[in-house]
Amino acid sequence: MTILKGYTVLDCSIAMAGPLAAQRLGDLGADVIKIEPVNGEWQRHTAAGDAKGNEINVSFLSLNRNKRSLAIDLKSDEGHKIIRQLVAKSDVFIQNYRAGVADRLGVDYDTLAAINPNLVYVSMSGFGETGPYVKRPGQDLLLQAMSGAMLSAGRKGEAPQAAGQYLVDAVTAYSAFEGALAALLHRERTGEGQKVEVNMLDAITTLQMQELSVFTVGGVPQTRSDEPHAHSYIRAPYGTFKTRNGYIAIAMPDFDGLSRALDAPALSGLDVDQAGWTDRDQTFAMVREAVVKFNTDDVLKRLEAEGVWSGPVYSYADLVADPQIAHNQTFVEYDHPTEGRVKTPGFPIRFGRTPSSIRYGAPLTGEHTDDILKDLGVSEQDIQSLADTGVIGRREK
Ligand SMILES: CC(C)(COP(=O)(O)OP(=O)(O)OC[C@H]1O[C@@H](n2cnc3c(N)ncnc32)[C@H](O)[C@@H]1OP(=O)(O)O)[C@@H](O)C(=O)NCCC(=O)NCCSC(=O)C(=O)O
Repeated sequence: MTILKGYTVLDCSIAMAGPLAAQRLGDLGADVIKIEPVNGEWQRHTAAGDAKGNEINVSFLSLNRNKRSLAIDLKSDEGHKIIRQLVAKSDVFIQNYRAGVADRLGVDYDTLAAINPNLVYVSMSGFGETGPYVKRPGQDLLLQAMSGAMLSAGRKGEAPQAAGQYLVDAVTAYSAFEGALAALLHRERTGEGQKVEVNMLDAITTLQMQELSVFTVGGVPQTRSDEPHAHSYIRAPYGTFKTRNGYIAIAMPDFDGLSRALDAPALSGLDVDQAGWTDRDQTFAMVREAVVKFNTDDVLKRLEAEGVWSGPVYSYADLVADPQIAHNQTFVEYDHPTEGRVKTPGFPIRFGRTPSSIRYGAPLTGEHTDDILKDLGVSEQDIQSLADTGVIGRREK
């Protein structure tokens, strides 16, 4: 038994933030119906890293498992009628359209709540549904840049750089997932549905809870150092260091442990505040000079033996091969009808009684249009005529 078995989610979202939130609900067992334009959702046509699959690109594949696809033109009257029927029997609706689009398509909260007042309606935007930036596109890189996150990493004098992941999309997805679940819990208790709003700017801002509070409470501005990832609010030598054959990460300023592990007497007895804050660039230089004399494996063993918080800097290949990842079963593998054997990151929460499940992989455009319409009582003949007039897309059998 999965937690959300029996719940229906209508996922009208595009790209990453919305689809990932809906996928999480699907992983918990909900029947997620992906409502996409007749020619397929945006992400089907644009893939991270140009990662092409056979019929489904890897980006789409990784964000849309456990969903059924209904390809439908929401701008048509017939299409809209079908959506209204689906809304009447659904629990959650998710959209992350650009401002104004939900109104244009007639799937705004007021319209859908009039059909189903118990609906949990999750609306995701870039900056908020109102306010000065309402018309701007909500895009990960732009939000990483604007949120101050970029200036918390990298060296003084270097151009700001984004994280190597769609961090803002991901944290916005998790906020939407949390919001949907909390609203469902409220609905279980009271019977009330409601609108749940999430935006990318607030999601990435609140992700930086500690870092921003250093500024807003402590009054300490962001200051970049000569070392990468040397946040002004974390004591040296928190960062990455070159070894003879690679890189390692060191987290805490345990100078006696570092001194013993690195055969570096100069580090012994240093004051954590003086060396960690005041003399931070000098401290980094000392640790850098010491670490580079060792091979990665050797220095990590030495640091571990001294209890210094340290670890390897992995590539994705290293990560995927890691024994703890294998032990945790972090990735899921399954056979996909068109893509073959698929391995992607799974669902990260383990429930003692109600495990998540991967029931099927990402659908082809319109793969389940017929099934979903038949469930609504639409006849074969009407389905054919909707297809002939371009209102729906179906998978060619
Ligand atoms: C990502 C966006 C910038 C993309 O903007 P757009 O290209 O304008 O896409 P939109 O989805 O908003 O809408 C495009 C048009 O498709 C139409 N549309 C959409 N679905 C349908 C269906 N089923 N039928 C008919 N028409 C449809 C819709 O009415 C719009 O047309 P018209 O009515 O004629 O206008 C924006 O959606 C956005 O800011 N979203 C909120 C923030 C967010 O979640 N961003 C995702 C980040 S992920 C990411 O990719 C990243 O960060 O990188």
